[in-house]
Amino acid sequence: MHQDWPKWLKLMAKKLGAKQIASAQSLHPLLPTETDLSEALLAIYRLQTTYKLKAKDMVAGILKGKYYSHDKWGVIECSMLGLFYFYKERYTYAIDWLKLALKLYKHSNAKLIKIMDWTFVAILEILVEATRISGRYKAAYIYANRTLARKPNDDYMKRQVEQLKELSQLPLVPNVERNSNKLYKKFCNRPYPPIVKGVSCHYLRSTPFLKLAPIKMEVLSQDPSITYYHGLLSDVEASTLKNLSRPLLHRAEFFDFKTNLYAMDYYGQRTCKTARLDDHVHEVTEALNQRVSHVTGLLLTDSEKLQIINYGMSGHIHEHIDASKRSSEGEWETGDRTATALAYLTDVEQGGETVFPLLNITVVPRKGSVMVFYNLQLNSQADERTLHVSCPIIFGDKWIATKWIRDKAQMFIRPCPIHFKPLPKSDLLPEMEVTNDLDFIREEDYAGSLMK
Ligand SMILES: O=C(O)CCC(=O)C(=O)O
Ligand SMILES: [Fe+2]
Repeated sequence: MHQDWPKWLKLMAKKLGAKQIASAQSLHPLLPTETDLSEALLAIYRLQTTYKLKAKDMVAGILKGKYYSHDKWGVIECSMLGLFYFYKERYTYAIDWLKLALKLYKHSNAKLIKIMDWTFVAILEILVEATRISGRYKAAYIYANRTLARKPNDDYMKRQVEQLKELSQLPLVPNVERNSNKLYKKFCNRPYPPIVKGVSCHYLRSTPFLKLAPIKMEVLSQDPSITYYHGLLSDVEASTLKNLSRPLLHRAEFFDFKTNLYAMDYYGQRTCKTARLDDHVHEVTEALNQRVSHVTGLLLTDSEKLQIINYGMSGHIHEHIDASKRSSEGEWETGDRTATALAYLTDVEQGGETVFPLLNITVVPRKGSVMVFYNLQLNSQADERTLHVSCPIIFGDKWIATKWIRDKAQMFIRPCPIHFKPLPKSDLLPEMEVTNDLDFIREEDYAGSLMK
């Protein structure tokens, strides 16, 4: 030992785990960022509040009645969501998540939870606040007592228990919670509307090309015109469009009029990725243009570049119209967006429908089908009845390709009759700010040379 001691000392002074720590640190840049975390929480929030999902189902991997196997969520996920909902002032959801966290506590890895600072009593404390603020005084009194039993010297909790003892004698009247006025939350979760009167299905054979290759069409609405054309793209063509766009995809942006800059859409109005494809980048983009022109009879001169959108889980677009009001001020020289041709490049396992709330129409994405709707009245004014949303994806992903067809080129194809009666100015949605998608588009995305 006399001789060994210095060696023991040297060994004891050695920093254990230094190599492992350095290697773990090198992975740090690849780890999710704060933005990733808050966006993931918002995505869960959007799904849960839109589809009224129960916390206990989500933990078990059940989304809207369907079981999807996944790593089960535990105390940390439930507490995190509880706290998130608490800050969002959605107390009913917060209480559900926090109660679930307590329930899962005894089945979980106690050491890990302690390292993450989610002690049982910390969860109880938030539950006291959530139940009290939301007017559930009896429950708050019970949780406050349970907290005090674990922290007998906590003066704040002692005062809470005293106050809540009295308040809990009052009848239960939970406070009214803040609710979202987003239309998609109301319309994405309803059962599919019954087939509306006037809807018809037939083969379209209106041009020599279509006589040889008739297209199956479903008229979803006569006025405003919304038609679903089936089998317009093959599976291979749909995959080609996806592959062409992959290297160009970027987070949806919007034009911030306050700063006059394009900014990331952290406001969560469009949670998806987008890219633009040139008309002549591939024979498939050319073929799609040609087929859209055949079925609509419209001229695609000066139409916008094809926009590809990819939505992941919970990805959505909130309510908007595609037309711009700016065209009437003469700003868009190629005219406004007469029509939208929206090609679905994938089926979606659950969610992701295109819904027209004011028309009671729900369109289920069908790979290879193209939905065409007219955004403008014959006098080129926006038709606000075409307000639409893309519902949050519950499971799977969704890809679409959108062609916006501009108005000036349709001058002789879609003329305005002399005695045309425009729709009365809409007061359908007085409380809602109707946004339009032109705000989200970069100028260089326009094909029209007149724009420059
Ligand atoms: O994805 C959808 O169903 C709708 C997309 C849309 O409305 C748009 O890009 O303007
Ligand atoms: Fe749209």
